[in-house]
Amino acid sequence: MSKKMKTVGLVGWRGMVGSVLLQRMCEENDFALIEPLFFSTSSAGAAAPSLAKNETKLKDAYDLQALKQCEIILTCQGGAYTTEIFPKLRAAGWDGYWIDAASSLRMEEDAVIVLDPVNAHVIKDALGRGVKNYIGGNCTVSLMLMALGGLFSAGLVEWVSAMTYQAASGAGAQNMRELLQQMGVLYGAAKQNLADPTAAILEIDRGVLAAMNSEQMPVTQFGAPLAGSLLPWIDQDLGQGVSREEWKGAAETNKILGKPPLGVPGSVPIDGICVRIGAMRCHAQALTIKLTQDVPLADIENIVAAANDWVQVVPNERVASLNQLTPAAVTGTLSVPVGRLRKPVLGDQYLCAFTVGDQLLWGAAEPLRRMLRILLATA
Ligand SMILES: NC(=O)C1=CN([C@@H]2O[C@H](COP(=O)(O)OP(=O)(O)OC[C@H]3O[C@@H](n4cnc5c(N)ncnc54)[C@H](OP(=O)(O)O)[C@@H]3O)[C@@H](O)[C@H]2O)C=CC1
Ligand SMILES: N[C@@H](CC(=O)OP(=O)(O)O)C(=O)O
Repeated sequence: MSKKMKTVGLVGWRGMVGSVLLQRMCEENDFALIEPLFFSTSSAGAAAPSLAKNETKLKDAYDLQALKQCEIILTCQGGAYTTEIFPKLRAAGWDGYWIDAASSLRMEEDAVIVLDPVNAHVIKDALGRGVKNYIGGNCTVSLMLMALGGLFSAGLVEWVSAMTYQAASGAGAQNMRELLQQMGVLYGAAKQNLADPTAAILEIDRGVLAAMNSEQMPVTQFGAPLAGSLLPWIDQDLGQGVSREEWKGAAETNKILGKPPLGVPGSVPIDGICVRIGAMRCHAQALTIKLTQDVPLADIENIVAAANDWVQVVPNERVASLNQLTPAAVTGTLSVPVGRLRKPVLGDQYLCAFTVGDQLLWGAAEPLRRMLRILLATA
């Protein structure tokens, strides 16, 4: 007898992360395995997307009774929604599986941060213990672990310094639009002089800088110019000079790996400066790693490359780096290239690396989609 399909509530499917999720679910034929219920915070009663099966109208994402019909809820709606609805739903007796992109529940004791190519053992153990909350990790952390998971699982990482270059998409769809508008303003300021090959470059530069700092420059989303510049602070100020994005590095990495929290023996210290740059949707990071022992570079490359199906070691050469290790090359793909691998002058027990990844795929949607598949296969 065939198994009844699980009812899966999809919330936040219309947003940027949700759209990437739906695209991936279609590519992997996930809808053939579920009975989807589409929810909305704004348009309950309107037509659901064509992927809907029996229920073709959008359900109200604030309707606890409707949500309680789902055995699994997968939300990309954001932290405010999770904070409001999740406790009410649990208090109302809902016992289903909650899969979430937002950070709100990540550090809760009864929640697991999911990144199964790296922590399948942690997920399996949690399922065995009856854990019901499975939360996607921070994009930068997930991408770092997809890239260097091999070194962590081989016990080769003593500490990591992670200096990030984070794309506009991490701040949201409106921010991607604003970045492009800012680029347009800068181009507009230079356009006339650019058409004249004899125009003085410092004249062009003066015009661009004046536009960048003028009222013409749209900064509502970012609060400052990003195009032609960068923003060395991401997320809230936690005090003592640390941003929340930087705090997540050690907090989430250790939790994902099933290690104790920072400061407790057995944890791995990770820290760095998180910076927003003018890329659209690929995060990059420059890593300095203190190894637990001196391992030859060729062995390191093999360990890194063997960790999962998506990591790719890029030869530490100029042409390969420029062709394969950039947001332009990686955007829209699941591949996570790691390059610039070399031993720095600090000593042979240190390693430099540079990695790039699409922050909407492995950084957000893909770990959630795969967690859904794990639940469908096991729960
Ligand atoms: N952006 C990122 O890189 C990452 C985000 N996350 C998490 O995912 C959450 C969602 O992020 P993101 O997808 O960027 O958020 P979006 O702002 O793109 O979408 C969130 C919701 O806004 C509503 N919405 C209102 N107007 C529109 C519109 N014009 N187009 C589409 N949706 C609209 C939709 O809800 P409705 O259909 O109910 O109206 C949608 O589900 C974040 O809050 C964060 O917690 C996690 C990792 C990375
Ligand atoms: N904060 C990340 C994106 C994000 O949504 O992170 P988190 O899921 O940890 O809130 C960025 O700005 O690039």
